[in-house]
Amino acid sequence: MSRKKTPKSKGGSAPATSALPATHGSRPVRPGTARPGPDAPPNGPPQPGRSSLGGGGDFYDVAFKVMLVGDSGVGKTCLLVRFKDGAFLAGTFISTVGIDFRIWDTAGQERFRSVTHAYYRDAHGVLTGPLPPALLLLYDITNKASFDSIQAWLTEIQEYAQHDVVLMLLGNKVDSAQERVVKREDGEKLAKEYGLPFMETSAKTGLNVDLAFMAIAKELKQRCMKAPSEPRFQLHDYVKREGRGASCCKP
Ligand SMILES: Nc1nc2c(ncn2[C@@H]2O[C@H](COP(=O)(O)OP(=O)(O)OP(=O)(O)O)[C@@H](O)[C@H]2O)c(=O)[nH]1
Ligand SMILES: [Mg+2]
Repeated sequence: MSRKKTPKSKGGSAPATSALPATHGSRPVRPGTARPGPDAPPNGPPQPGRSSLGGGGDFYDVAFKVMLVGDSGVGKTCLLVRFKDGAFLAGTFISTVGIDFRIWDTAGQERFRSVTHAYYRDAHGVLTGPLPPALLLLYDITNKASFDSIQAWLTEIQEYAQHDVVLMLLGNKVDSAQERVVKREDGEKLAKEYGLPFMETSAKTGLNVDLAFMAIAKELKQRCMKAPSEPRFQLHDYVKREGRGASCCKP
């Protein structure tokens, strides 16, 4: 992962890498930034047992890779930018082309699918060693076709991703209530059918965006660091408990 900003390229799936600060709670550092937050330790010299991401001198106990997948235009890049920068990419839609290495952003358009396949396969090996990667699978609640594609995406994920991948279904653009064509219940039903945690999100308002990344961060962290005596983190329950509805005022 490079932290240098590169010009935004054009493109459908967006991998990102997150890291958990070593000792200060479980809040994930936003992908592509890896800066210490106010309560995170300053980056110092390498410490035993810690890994450096991208050779940039930031040290973490745990780093993991997150890929955002789904049809072109569902908002993968915007979700990532919202999480990383707290901003919304309004205006002209610039589709991701190939891979943007700044944030490991890849394209979801059909013609770039082979690139995405390669990323599934290598998703756990490049940066994070044996940790399973996480996938956020998005559809756009204002675009029925993107919802109908979810089953095909799941088939692809089954084929190419690790069997123990952490997977969550997100219905994005929930701020666009007037244009909604996919009911929340339909998203919930599909998620239940496949045993996936589910939330509706908005990259525009930020609704549930941090929560989605936080939830997978918690799940991944407990998978690799949980002491046998600790209770298991319940991803489904956490998402249900913490997720906010679209009608709520606060993101
Ligand atoms: N209203 C609204 N618009 C959004 C939201 N997220 C993304 N958009 C808009 O949807 C369009 C597509 O967003 P992108 O994030 O580029 O879509 P993508 O999934 O990365 O598309 P590809 O790179 O082609 O795979 C842009 O015009 C965004 O401004 C959202 O939460 N709400
Ligand atoms: Mg994109």
